[in-house]
Amino acid sequence: MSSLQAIKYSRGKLEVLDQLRLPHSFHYDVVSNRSEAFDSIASMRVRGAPAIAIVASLGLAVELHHQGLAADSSSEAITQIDQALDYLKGSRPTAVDLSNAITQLKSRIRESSEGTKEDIISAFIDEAEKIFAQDLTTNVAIGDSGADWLRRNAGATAETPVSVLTHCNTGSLATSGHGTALGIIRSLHSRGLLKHAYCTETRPYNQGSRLTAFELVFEKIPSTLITDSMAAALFRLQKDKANVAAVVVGADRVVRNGDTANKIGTYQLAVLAKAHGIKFIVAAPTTSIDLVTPDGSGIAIEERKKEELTQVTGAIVKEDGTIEQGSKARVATADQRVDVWNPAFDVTPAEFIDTIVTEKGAVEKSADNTFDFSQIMAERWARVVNS
Ligand SMILES: CSC[C@H]1O[C@H](OP(=O)(O)O)[C@H](O)[C@@H]1O
Repeated sequence: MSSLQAIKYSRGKLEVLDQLRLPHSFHYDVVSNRSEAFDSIASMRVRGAPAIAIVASLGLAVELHHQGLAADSSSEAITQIDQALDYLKGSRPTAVDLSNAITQLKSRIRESSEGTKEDIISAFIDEAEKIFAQDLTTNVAIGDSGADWLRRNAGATAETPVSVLTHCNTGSLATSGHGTALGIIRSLHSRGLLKHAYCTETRPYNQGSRLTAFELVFEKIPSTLITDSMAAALFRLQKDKANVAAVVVGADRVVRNGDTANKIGTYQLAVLAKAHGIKFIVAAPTTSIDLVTPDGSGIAIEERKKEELTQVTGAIVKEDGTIEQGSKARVATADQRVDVWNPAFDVTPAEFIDTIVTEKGAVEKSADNTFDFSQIMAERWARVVNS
């Protein structure tokens, strides 16, 4: 089953699919250095917590492959790479995969600190490529664990396939492939356990209508697009027809107690799911888990510019069927004086989450209604929490 590819990489060459043009046209940007990687991420031409970390890591790897470093010593080389990574960290603040990848890359190059400058560059490139390769394996494992959890806890069987709802885009366009929450939907579908997938349009960037719907249709997965405001009606008025068994979402940052930052609109879906007795599942690789931050109150929420809400970037489909890319339809007061609040994420408290599915399995809630990652992340837990 071929999924859409957000990222194409071979040593020395990185191409990143411009997701602002989807689903109307396919254009890959060539990303050759840290500033082009930063701009691709900050502009949201590439987005999705894992994809952000991968593009930042590989963008710097390509720069180092071609340009090397103007350092006169290994320690200076490490300092210059640290500075480049700290610059890339500022591209988007909420998703933790990027800072976890930066920690991993900084640690790896220090293992080569006794070597030459070239040894340090080679170690960096190898580690960046490992981050890219590992992500696909991780997502397939999340898909399998999530499908297993739904079989055990939501009655998903070949005879009684389940309907699920997902929010935003967590598929191949947010990762190196297969996806996280959408990876669970792919795994359900491939096992014959999926009746129907509902996806929300996910205003204001429309990751759902432009990206998730595109991935689902591309792979002929039975699906229906709804607006964000239709979720409650779907759960209540369509109970006999849709009978949604679970809401399955991704994560930008899961903190130590399980509180989860994800696309704006996720929290209200969690409240609605609870009110309707529907399971609420977070799909997140351990690279999206932040053990340093104790609970959701410590998560910085990115706020984006007002035009991303007052204007809709799309394409005009002409009478003859040709498409004119890049139109901006204004959907708010013409004079733009209206105040806009445009947080890109919100935080869902652990109490509203039934399970957090990682590549190491589905983590269940403790008696105190929080999550405990000390078993599946023992090494990092000891280093971060017990230090
Ligand atoms: C596996 S992607 C995780 C997460 O990232 C998305 O945010 P954005 O599109 O702004 O990068 C969304 O919150 C997904 O759930």
